[in-house]
Amino acid sequence: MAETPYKLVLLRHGQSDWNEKNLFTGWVDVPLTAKGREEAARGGELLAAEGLLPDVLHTSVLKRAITTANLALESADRQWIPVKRDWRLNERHYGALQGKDKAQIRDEFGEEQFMVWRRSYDTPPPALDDSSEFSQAGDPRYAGLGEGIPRTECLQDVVTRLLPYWETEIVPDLKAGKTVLVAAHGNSLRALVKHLDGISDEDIAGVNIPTGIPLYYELDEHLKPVTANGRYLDPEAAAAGAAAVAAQGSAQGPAQ
Ligand SMILES: O=C(O)[C@@H](CO)OP(=O)(O)O
Repeated sequence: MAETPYKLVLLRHGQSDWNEKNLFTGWVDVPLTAKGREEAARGGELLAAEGLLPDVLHTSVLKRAITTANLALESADRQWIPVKRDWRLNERHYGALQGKDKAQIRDEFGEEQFMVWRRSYDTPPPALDDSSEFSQAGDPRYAGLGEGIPRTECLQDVVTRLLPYWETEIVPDLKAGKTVLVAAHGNSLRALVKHLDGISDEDIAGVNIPTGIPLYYELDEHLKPVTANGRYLDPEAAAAGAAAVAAQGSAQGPAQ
């Protein structure tokens, strides 16, 4: 077993097409915007400047996380490291909200319902019908899930599917002394941060993860953060980015 602290870097993908358009995205496999690609490359520069060079990469199976990781590793000159991809790192499945405009949903259903669907711990949006153009039923990358493929998820569902992956795939890499990069999504990373920092079901509603800025955790032998909430490698940009995510769908909210 390697010496502690274990080194874990979490990276939310850079701005995607649908972040820019302010649409609920979930499992829809949208690409990065030009800004998102720049954010990703800069994320890698921040890692290199800090001397935090990943030894292994874990990503979701969605291209916005995969491309972000590729661009970040290119700027950190670490393109050669081994990679594991798994659907359990995917964004939360947003059910029938996938493809819908956030501001329109807020106007149609009201602020309270909008926030319940967006940030409550245990209330999923209505399920997405398999016939929808935004459904993933029938997508070959999820063939192994069979009928178990999600049609909607709340954050609790994400915690439930993510933690076994954390325990069996990520923790062994950390314990082997590897610097681990996890490139994933706003809500799958909120699920992981909730677990690491022991954040309550209520308080996690107020946690938002900005795009493209590495969040660095040092973990002790019990896999508890040495510093609560970790450390963003660019704290100012992270605070602004998190505020922009929080404001999405509000009257003043900039798309980000
Ligand atoms: O649409 C989504 O999939 C997520 C992340 O972009 O949105 P939200 O921050 O509203 O959970």
